[in-house]
Formats: sequence, structure tokens, C-alpha cells
Amino acid sequence: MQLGADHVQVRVPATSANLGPGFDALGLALALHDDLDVRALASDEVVVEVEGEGAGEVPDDETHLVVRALHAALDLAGAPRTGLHLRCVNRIPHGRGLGSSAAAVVAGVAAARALVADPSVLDDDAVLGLASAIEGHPDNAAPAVLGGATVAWGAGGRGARAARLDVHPDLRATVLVPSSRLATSRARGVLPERVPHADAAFNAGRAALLVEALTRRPDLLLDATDDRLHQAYRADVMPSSFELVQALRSHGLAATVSGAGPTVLVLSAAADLDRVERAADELVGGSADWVVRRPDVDTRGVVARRH
Ligand SMILES: Nc1ncnc2c1ncn2[C@@H]1O[C@H](COP(=O)(O)OP(=O)(O)OP(=O)(O)O)[C@@H](O)[C@H]1O
Ligand SMILES: N[C@@H](CCO)C(=O)O
Repeated sequence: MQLGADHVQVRVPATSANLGPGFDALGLALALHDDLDVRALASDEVVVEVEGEGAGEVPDDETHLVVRALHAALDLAGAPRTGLHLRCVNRIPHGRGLGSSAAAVVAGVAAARALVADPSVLDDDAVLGLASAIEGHPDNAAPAVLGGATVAWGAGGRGARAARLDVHPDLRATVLVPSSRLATSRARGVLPERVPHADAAFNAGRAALLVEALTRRPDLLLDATDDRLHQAYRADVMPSSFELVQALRSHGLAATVSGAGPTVLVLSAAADLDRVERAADELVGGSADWVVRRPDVDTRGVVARRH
């Protein structure tokens, strides 16, 4: 397989995983994007320039996450690894539970798909499978690939799979992003090996209800986002986020920890945005530790174009 282009541009969305009860399964794409400009070089040199989130922190060589994913995808497609000039404009904050690492991996794989002569060898299933294998979290990778809301699952030897849901046009997302970071590995390390059967049954019912709430009945979001499998267990490693979720829920708002935290996500109907804004203002307004943003739902997923 040869390359069919030497210059591509990629736009990839942030994602919020779990959405309460859908631990490791449900995710939502948010219109907060990283933009990448990727050039294949004739030499084997790798140059990485980063502006915005992660600048001065992430590697600037072939160990950069986007480059690693891009090279792995070229390998999978049977195309030669090339040198690269990668320029990233990053807007997704790192280590906050907004899927920055999944976005980086999905962007790298999508860039490879746009670079190779026959993109059909890297269809959405292959992109999702490879991205999940590299990053480990199909619940972030799936909405980053497909847009909208997704249900992801591991299909044994067939790798990660995902189904896309068309979210209700009235669904709105508000994120409360703290200045502090939390590594996903740390947030996973505090989860118990076993949970009570009643809690597993509770979450199964709420996750099923959440599909209905996301797609047809936003009025059900408060009940549908309740969870007993992960958030309370993680309270000690993100106490402020856990308290904020509880406070927002006591205002009748469908708040959850976003992914592995510590960002807090509030889902609502458009008509309830004023209520969300007032509650956010009351709880974190004026605090230098929290930024409140209201990204649209991203319905496209990653987009990669030949230049
Ligand atoms: N755009 C990027 N370019 C290079 N490396 C990145 C990029 N985004 C994330 N990373 C790497 O991934 C790390 C963050 O991954 P982590 O899984 O802890 O958090 P997250 O992906 O932001 O949140 P979550 O997975 O909970 O949604 C960063 O510290 C950095 O090493
Ligand atoms: N479902 C994963 C998401 C990580 O981004 C977790 O909560 O650990």
C-alpha cells in the first residue's frame, strides 16, 4: 500500500464517557475540538508542534500519542511509516475526563486513513478497533470516531464495536472543568473488584433508560443518569467533583462525573439551560478553580481531509 496524499487536516471532538450509569460503554461527542495539520515527509524525521493544551508537556518526537497512533495505523494498512510534520492546535484539556487521549489516538488513526492510497482498509470499525486497542477506552474512542452518542462494547476476538445514537435535538451539555487533573489510571485504581448485585442491576436499568432519555425523552435525564458503579468509589480522588455532582443533582439537574473525572457534565433539555447556568453560578461562580463551558453536541465525529 502506498500513500495517496502527503498533507491532511484533521478535526477531532472531545468526548464525555460513562454519562452516569453507562460505565465503560456510553459516550457523547462534544464540539470542543483539537485541530491537526499533518504532512508526510520524504525523510524519516518527526517534527511535532503543539499550541494550546499540552504545549510544552507532551513529547515532540515519535513517542507523541498522535504519531504513535498514526504509525500503528500505517502498519495496519500495510503502508510504509513516513517522517511527519505534525502541527496540533489543542483545545481539549488533558487529564480532565474529556477524552483528550482518545481524541489524540483517533486523530492519528484518521490522519493515516486520509494519507493512504486506499482509505477503505481503515473503515470506521478498524479505526475504532485500533484506537481502542491503543488507548484502552472504546467509550471515548467511539463518539470521537462516530459523533453523537455511542454505546461501545468489546466483542471478544473481534475487538471493540460501537452503535451510534442520534441524540435528541433538545439535548444540551454543560461542562464544569476544574483546574486540577486526574490521571485515568488513578481513577480506575480505586474501583472495587466486586460490586453488590443490586447495584449492578440498578445500573443496567438506568443505562437502558439513558438510551431513551438521550434520544427521545430528555425529561428522563435525571433518573437516567444515576449511577452506583463508579462515581461514589472515586469520591476520595476527586472530592470536589463528587460534591459538585451531588449538589447539582439535588437541584434536580442530571449531573455526572465526565469520564474518569474530574470534569463534571450536566445534561439537560434546552429549556432547562437557564436553571443549569444559575446552579453552576451558585456553586462555582467566581471560583478560579472551575471553568464552565457549554459545547454543542458534535454530530460528525472525527473529520480528516486531504489538503
Ligand atoms: N492531544 C494530545 N497529544 C499528545 N498526548 C496527549 C494528547 N491528549 C492527551 N495526551 C496524553 O494523555 C494524557 C491524558 O490522558 P488521560 O486518559 O489521563 O486523560 P483524558 O484522556 O484527558 O481523560 P479521560 O480519558 O478520562 O476522558 C495526557 O497527560 C497526555 O500524556
Ligand atoms: N470509562 C472510563 C473512561 C475513561 O476515560 C473510566 O471511567 O475509567
